[in-house]
Amino acid sequence: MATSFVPRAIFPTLQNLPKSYFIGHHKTAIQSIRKTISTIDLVIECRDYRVPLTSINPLFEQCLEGRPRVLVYTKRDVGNSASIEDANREKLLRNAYSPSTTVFFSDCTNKFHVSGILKYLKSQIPTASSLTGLQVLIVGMPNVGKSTLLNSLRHIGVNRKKAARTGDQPGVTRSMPSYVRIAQATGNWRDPGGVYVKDSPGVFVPYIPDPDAMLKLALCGCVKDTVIHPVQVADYLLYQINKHGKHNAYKRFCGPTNDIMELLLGVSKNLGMLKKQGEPMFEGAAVRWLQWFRHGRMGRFCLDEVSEESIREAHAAKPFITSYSAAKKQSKAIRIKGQRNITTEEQLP
Ligand SMILES: Nc1nc2c(ncn2[C@@H]2O[C@H](COP(=O)(O)OP(=O)(O)OP(=O)(O)O)[C@@H](O)[C@H]2O)c(=O)[nH]1
Repeated sequence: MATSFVPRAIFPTLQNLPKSYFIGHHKTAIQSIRKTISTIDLVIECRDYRVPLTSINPLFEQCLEGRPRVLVYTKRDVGNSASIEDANREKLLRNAYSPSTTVFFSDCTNKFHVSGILKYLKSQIPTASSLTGLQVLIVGMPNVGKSTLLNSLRHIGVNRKKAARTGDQPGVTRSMPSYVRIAQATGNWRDPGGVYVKDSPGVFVPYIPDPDAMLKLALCGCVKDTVIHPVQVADYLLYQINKHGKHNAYKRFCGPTNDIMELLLGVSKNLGMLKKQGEPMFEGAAVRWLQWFRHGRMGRFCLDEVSEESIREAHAAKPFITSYSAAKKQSKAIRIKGQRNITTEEQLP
């Protein structure tokens, strides 16, 4: 008799997982953003649609404070399956910021979606602080689609080709380029200069103590594929797919399973990824399986659980940490303090 498949209820904690991907150019980028911010009229912050809460970077919360902001949840096309759940989640996220922040859920390669953002930017021209036009800065975590958005805005706004390099791995933009015009001035006295946008390198969170959050970001491509072993990330993807009941997405490789090796064996056989001795190439198969997910071919779903409570928690003031070493020092201090408290309690009569 066939038994029904039971997905894993929890994902095992991986002890060897890195707790950061905050590298040199991220630190330089945040310093440059801090220097530039006083000249900026509006900030576009990009977050990945599939991790709307995990891709919040407290560094931006701190250094953009008070600036008018547009939030763009990118890659909607690979995270939204047009379900009621999706609509409710978008409503919750929109309400969490409105009316002070304008929120868009976009596919940055879609003309219709990007036109809406462009229209909004043009409507903000009268708020520009200089006669040269509205100056906009795009920020966000690595690989969320900042440069893609800039190119699309430019293409639709002034019909010019790509101004920024894009790629499917994080870290393609390494320095702050100059402004790019995305809308011409109309000549109206209220609009003497048009709209200019500046891209910025993606900046990672300095310290992520939660392994689940690190895996989610790796899965969405915010972390370079060489930082965490692809089989570990692939296993996390399998856990998420099963959790969302989307195991039909991999039915051509194997039946419903919680065993990543069984799945990767199916993928490598299907693609003919075999070594000379006929051994499967597990690592290569894992990379391909991750790429399919990132292109929306392994089910479209959101990895974060979004509720009023989780939104509140994600925005709760956390200790501000600017570097990985500072984070390590702080967690050590908390650990020692905790141990002292236990000892004191034990000494009580
Ligand atoms: N499906 C889909 N793919 C997107 C979207 N936006 C960007 N991409 C893809 O995501 C990848 C990363 O895009 P980039 O624009 O290079 O990302 P970035 O944020 O500038 O990356 P960094 O250089 O790390 O700062 C590219 O392969 C894009 O084609 C989107 O809305 N939908």
